[in-house]
Amino acid sequence: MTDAAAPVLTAIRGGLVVSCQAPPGDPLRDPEVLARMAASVVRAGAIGVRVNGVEVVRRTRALVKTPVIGLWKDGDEGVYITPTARHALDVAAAGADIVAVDATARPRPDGRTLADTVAAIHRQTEALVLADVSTVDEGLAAVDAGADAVATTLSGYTGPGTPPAGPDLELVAALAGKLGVPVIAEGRIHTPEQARAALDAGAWAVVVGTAITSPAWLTGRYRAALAA
Ligand SMILES: CC(=O)N[C@H](C=O)[C@@H](O)[C@H](O)[C@H](O)COP(=O)(O)O
Repeated sequence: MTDAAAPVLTAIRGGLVVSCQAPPGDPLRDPEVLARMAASVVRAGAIGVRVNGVEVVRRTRALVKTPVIGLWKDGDEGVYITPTARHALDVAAAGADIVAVDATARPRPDGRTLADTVAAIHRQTEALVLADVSTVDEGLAAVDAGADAVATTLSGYTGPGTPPAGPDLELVAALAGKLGVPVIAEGRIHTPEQARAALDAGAWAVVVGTAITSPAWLTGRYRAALAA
């Protein structure tokens, strides 16, 4: 990736973006709590944040000046990460600098193409589009469709099986070697060493979620160690 990048992408280059999300049922799933979590990680040096939901984006925008990657998870199977342009427009209107959208090859719920969806976002907002993909081919197609950056977010989540334990750094490296847009490493990065390895594999920036912002996940790890 050598082309001049948009300022918001330049701002996150080489840095840590923290995904501040909580699953349904988690007591932390509250817009103000998640926005404050975002402010906390920014205070600690996160170069950007990734947050889910229009109200969370709005409250996070009010608290942080760093780039906000926004998304809207609607449902929990198939294409659920910002599945349509309508979702994306609301996320952008709430203050996201970058809108993350599912860019897998799976059918979209509104029947529109990814290119159509990206074009609508670009036409109607100033937000950039981050394509969440699971394969190299999807990354290539996302760039063809007009995406401004590509993330490995959905690797391991599109098939029937359980995702592997660690991040897909092979996909990071393969995409970084082929695409002319920034490639963001995201998904199951659980240690600082894995984050470093992702940058070394060619990532433009690294997104870490669960390992930083899920006390439930961390508690489970400690409990498992004590029970062993
Ligand atoms: C697959 C999917 O829906 N990923 C979501 C995307 O926003 C989030 O649930 C993840 O937490 C995020 O990608 C960060 O990844 P990790 O939490 O593994 O560091």
